[in-house]
Amino acid sequence: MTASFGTRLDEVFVRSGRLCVGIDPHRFLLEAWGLPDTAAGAGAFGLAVVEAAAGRAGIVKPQVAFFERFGSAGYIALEGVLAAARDAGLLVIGDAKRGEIGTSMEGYAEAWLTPGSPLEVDALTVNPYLGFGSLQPALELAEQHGKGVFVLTATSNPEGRDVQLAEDRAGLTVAASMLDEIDHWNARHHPGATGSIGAVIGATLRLEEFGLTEVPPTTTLPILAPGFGHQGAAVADLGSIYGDLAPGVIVSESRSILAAGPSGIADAVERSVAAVRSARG
Ligand SMILES: O=c1ccn([C@@H]2O[C@H](COP(=O)(O)O)[C@@H](O)[C@H]2O)c(=O)[nH]1
Repeated sequence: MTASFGTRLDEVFVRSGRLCVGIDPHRFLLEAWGLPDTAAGAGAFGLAVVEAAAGRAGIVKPQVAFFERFGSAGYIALEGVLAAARDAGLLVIGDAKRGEIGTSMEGYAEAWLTPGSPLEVDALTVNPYLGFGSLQPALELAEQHGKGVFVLTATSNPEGRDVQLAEDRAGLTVAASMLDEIDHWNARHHPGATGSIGAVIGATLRLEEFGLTEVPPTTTLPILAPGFGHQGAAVADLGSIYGDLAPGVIVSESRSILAAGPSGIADAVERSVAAVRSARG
């Protein structure tokens, strides 16, 4: 039987820690790394990050946007990076933020969450703002194949507040209602265990403001936490930022690690892994 994503995540946490190294081939980083701003450059960058992360960290998160800008050649480069990461035993979170309806959502889910697909990842970020129910095909396929899904809940960008802080008649914020939906799904599918569906909650936010501290999860909920490092949140504050949600937090860092360049990235990954470990005590 296939192990669930939650079980696989628990194992990664124990074996390799909670750091997730972002693979974000920004134009300025490619230049700083001495690589061309092309699909081949993005691919070489991604493979070098995978090599640095392998055996040091447990999780990587390629940002699909930085590959997609090169069209089909960028996707070929991305496929190579995904395959290398999975071969290296890293857990791969595809940051594609997909959101659609009905059979179109099914198409995205098949592309990213089907074993053997060229774009296969271990977990995918998805956008629930077409309604949480629109995610059903992705959630079901993920459960079927031991994959994970991270639902944008409260994002680290300031513009997200307009939507995510809106309240329903009962005074629950949109963000809190997403967290509630995720927790219900996990409680139904993985009672008492780490869920396979997680939330994206930015480390730059005050969770109380979004009402996220008022919905204590009934299972350990995976939290993909961007906003550390370059965006300003400090790993040492992980416990105070996330409170009850801290046990499920995956610390995502991209530019703060990638800025170390090709010769410094392995050390930068090691330093970040150690910082995350000591933040957890
Ligand atoms: O709320 C969100 C959701 C996703 N992201 C993504 O995470 C990385 C962050 O990069 P840094 O260089 O560590 O700031 C990037 O790929 C974002 O698209 C996010 O920042 N916030």
